[in-house]
Amino acid sequence: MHFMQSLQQAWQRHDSLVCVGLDPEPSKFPAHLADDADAVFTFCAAIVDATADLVCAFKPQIAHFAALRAEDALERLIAHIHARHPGVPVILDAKRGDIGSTAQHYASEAFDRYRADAVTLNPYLGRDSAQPFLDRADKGVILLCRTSNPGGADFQALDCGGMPLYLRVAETIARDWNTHGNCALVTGATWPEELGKVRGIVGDMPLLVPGIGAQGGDVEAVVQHGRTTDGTGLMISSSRAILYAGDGSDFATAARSAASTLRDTVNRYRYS
Ligand SMILES: O=c1ccn([C@@H]2O[C@H](COP(=O)(O)O)[C@@H](O)[C@H]2O)c(=O)[nH]1
Repeated sequence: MHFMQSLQQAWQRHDSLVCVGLDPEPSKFPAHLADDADAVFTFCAAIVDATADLVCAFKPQIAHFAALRAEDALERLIAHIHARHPGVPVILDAKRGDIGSTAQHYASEAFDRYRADAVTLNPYLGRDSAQPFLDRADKGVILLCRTSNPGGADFQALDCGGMPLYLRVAETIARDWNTHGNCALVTGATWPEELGKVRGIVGDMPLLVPGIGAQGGDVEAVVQHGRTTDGTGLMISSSRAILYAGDGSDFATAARSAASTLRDTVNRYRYS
């Protein structure tokens, strides 16, 4: 199924705009996993199984696996999500961006090796760097627009012909790159007013919104500035605040509780 269809169905089926980020950090794992040689998979799969009915997507961050030489665990984790929780889309957060010939391999890595439904990209190298991803019409291409980090404005806020660069990025992608309707944008929860300006430019295009929880983003402001007229349009992503909500043998239950609370909070503002 196409990423955009899966996302829309997951929004409705699970009544949720919450995306759980999968950023394994073994130093934060519960003690009982210390002797587990496959702890990265065990931990992430338990989180997935505990939260899958509460989310619109999962977002594994590739560096968290690669730094641990755990790419194999990432492959198995995505296969596990597809097998056990069909219809819940997987966004590979890889922030790729390179010349076209190399980008072909990055697209194949994300979609053929890992079997992700969508991938994050850095648009800095321009259209040809994104083309191998855009051509995969059934896959989501989620481009950095206004990132959540403190230094995001260093370049993204620079004037670009009368508007900040991040709005120029939003405008260009919505107008020129989205020919297959498979584009989305990353807009951080830490800048809700900018997020609202992006929404004003891109219509109903989905926005991936990291920065809730550990980075202190304001859920109410995100929902008010970012929801579409039908009350969807957002993938509000939280990693650490959900993954490490508990540090005991009941970590998955604690994660479920944190995800459920976030979903309810989002829905309170979404429907008010
Ligand atoms: O602008 C961006 C783009 C991506 N991220 C990623 O999202 C998560 C956030 O983790 P939290 O623990 O919820 O803060 C992480 O994987 C980042 O690489 C982002 O934070 N901001």
